[in-house]
Amino acid sequence: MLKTIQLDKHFGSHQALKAISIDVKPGEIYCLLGANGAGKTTLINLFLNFLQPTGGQVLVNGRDVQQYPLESKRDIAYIPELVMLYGVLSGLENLEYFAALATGEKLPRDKLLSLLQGAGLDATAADRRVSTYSKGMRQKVGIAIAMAKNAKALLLDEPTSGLDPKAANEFSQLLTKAKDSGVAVLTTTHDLFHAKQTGTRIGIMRRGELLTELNSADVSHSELESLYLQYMEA
Ligand SMILES: Nc1ncnc2c1ncn2[C@@H]1O[C@H](COP(=O)(O)OP(=O)(O)OP(=O)(O)O)[C@@H](O)[C@H]1O
Repeated sequence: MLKTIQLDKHFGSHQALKAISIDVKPGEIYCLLGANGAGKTTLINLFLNFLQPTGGQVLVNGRDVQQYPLESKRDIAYIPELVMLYGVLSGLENLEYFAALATGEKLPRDKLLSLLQGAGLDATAADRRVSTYSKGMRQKVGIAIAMAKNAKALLLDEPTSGLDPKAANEFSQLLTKAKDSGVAVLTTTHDLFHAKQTGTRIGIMRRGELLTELNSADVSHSELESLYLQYMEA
């Protein structure tokens, strides 16, 4: 569903990605780990068609994102570290607006409420202005927008950064729910615990290279931590 083939990205003389090949299937959560500057955000931005590859290919649902930008955009939802919403509107109004923008459909209030509830926001919170929301609540609206869009794939850049442990755990549960409904999830993170807990597969990157891929069920938290540190030190 989210696939790259021998993907290279140069910024001038700097090679940010070196021959990256990954394949995130429906019903998988793929967590990308790596130090600052490893190339994680660059990879996400290539899927979003915000950047063009220097070499290789980026495919969403089997289609090259450069050749099929609209189809690719329709298939994916993106949740950045801080979900951008209109502060003067309520969570429900934001969802109504962004869902209509994505689908061309105006959803009724009960459907909007049920999407927000599914993302963990109750009706009282849904009717409050977003300017009063915490970061975790904004992300829940982001998930509700993705669900309204019926996205086949979800891309996330450091979604749990700055969330308290309870909010991070709630967010992980939402990702698991999305995965269980067949969505392909690709997320970057610096949080090894989150990667092990939530990810089905983990990729470790360093300086533009994908050094290894692991099934998270095959490693313990402490094994993942020592493996990660070994790769960073090598
Ligand atoms: N638009 C750009 N122009 C020039 N260099 C860039 C650009 N975007 C990223 N880079 C460089 O490419 C490399 C990879 O950056 P990227 O943001 O993808 O890393 P990252 O793994 O997401 O890091 P972090 O964990 O800090 O978010 C870095 O060396 C960065 O400075």
